[in-house]
Amino acid sequence: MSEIVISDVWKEYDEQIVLEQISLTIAPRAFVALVGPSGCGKSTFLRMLLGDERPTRGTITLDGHPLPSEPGPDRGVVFQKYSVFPHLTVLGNVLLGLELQGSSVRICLRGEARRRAIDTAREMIAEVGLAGSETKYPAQLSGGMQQRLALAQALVMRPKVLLLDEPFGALDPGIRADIHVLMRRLWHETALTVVMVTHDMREAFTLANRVIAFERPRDRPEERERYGARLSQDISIWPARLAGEPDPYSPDRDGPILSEAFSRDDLALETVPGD
Ligand SMILES: Nc1ncnc2c1ncn2[C@@H]1O[C@H](COP(=O)(O)OP(=O)(O)OP(=O)(O)O)[C@@H](O)[C@H]1O
Repeated sequence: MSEIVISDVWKEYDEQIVLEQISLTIAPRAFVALVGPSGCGKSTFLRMLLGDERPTRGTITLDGHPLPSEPGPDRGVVFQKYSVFPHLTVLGNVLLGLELQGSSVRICLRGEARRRAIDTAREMIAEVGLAGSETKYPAQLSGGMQQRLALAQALVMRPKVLLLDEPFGALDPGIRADIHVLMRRLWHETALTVVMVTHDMREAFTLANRVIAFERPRDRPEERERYGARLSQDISIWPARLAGEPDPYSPDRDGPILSEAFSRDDLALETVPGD
């Protein structure tokens, strides 16, 4: 279970209202894509789900409990950049969370506990397709590999909720398509609720099962400080895309939508007889 309930949440910075009246229930194992114009508060919203920011008004609960005011292991996060530690190897990056979690007194795990943590980290590294790169440093990896590493680092802690802030925005299209395949598999195979901020509508509709848009209803320059963004669209993907169930309408790679959405017979209807 990992239901997130957001009730009448507002976020203000000094005089500026960034978000207002946000009420939303995110079901366990949902994959929500959050879209909207630049500056409308998407990252701020994500940071509130992470516990990095507090709502000015309203409440956010996770499984019926108020969200802790600090980020915790139940919520993993991947940003577009700077999610991994440049001075640690791939294995060191994935191991770090496990070491910190398992050692409230000592800095490092030792003996059997450390061996178990290394095995867990290696499994996670293989899961995201980085087996063989354990001793490399982030600077020796491509952008796509670094984001796979960031996913492994977040997922090794077995979070209930994965928060993604434009995680694939800097990747070129081929690499992005590959990592979409990975992301979809992780969502299907892991008991995760995902909330992803993206500017890419195609990415939103390819990966998510619900697309939510924030927009400022009043956006004249003199109104911007006094009115925040609200939830303006809430679209459930049809036919329903459910975690753990095959999705016949969604290509495994981000191929042309037409080739997946219509069969050859449908397309044949479009051709002129005798052509
Ligand atoms: N810590 C902060 N202090 C003051 N203002 C902030 C802070 N964080 C964000 N803001 C303001 O909140 C507004 C929303 O910012 P946010 O980064 O959440 O938007 P966004 O929708 O994610 O934008 P983008 O799509 O460009 O990344 C902006 O006007 C920003 O300047």
